[in-house]
Amino acid sequence: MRIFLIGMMGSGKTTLGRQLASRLQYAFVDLDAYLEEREGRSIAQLFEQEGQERFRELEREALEAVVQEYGQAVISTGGGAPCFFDNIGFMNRHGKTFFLDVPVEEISRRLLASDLQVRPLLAGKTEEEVKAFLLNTLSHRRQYYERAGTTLHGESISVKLLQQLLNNN
Ligand SMILES: Nc1ncnc2c1ncn2[C@@H]1O[C@H](COP(=O)(O)OP(=O)(O)O)[C@@H](O)[C@H]1O
Ligand SMILES: O=C(O)C1=C[C@@H](OP(=O)(O)O)[C@@H](O)[C@H](O)C1
Ligand SMILES: [Mg+2]
Repeated sequence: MRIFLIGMMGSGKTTLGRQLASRLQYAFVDLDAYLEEREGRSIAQLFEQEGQERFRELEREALEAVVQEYGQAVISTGGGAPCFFDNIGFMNRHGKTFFLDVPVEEISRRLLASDLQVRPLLAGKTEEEVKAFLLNTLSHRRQYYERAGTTLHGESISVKLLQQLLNNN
């Protein structure tokens, strides 16, 4: 089985995905890390050198490659991945999807405490700009995220809850 975690930057996809994979003894794939390895460049470099439009094409290709390569895995996607090329439909067809719906206030706190440079969409923004960007982006992306098979709400989504929901679905 493939399990896809989707949601905004900072919702904890990478962190929770790694924990869930370890519990289930599944392979763990972080789509950003997979793409970086495939292209031999960082996410920041790909944005800078290729632009966002090309980045989204490379991201889609990486998603298809992951599905080809792994029949059983926890796959943490990048925040924008479900919102381009019907990637959410593709993920729903190839596995179970979970939307980590963490409030924007919590996501902002986490991201502002982290290195903004590794997330090119946030790089160089002030605190107020980061908050406004996240609110604005989520209002557009929610329609895609809500197509996930299961949505988890909360400030702190535990791996235990994720595992329980997985067993019930
Ligand atoms: N449950 C949590 N509680 C507090 N901080 C968290 C939690 N999950 C992740 N973080 C922190 O938030 C930031 C983003 O987490 P990450 O897993 O990279 O999210 P995503 O992959 O969704 O962007 C990291 O600095 C991480 O340490
Ligand atoms: O929301 C986005 O568009 C992005 C999210 C990032 O992944 P995380 O959600 O893991 O931070 C990464 O793919 C890139 O910086 C773009
Ligand atoms: Mg991530």
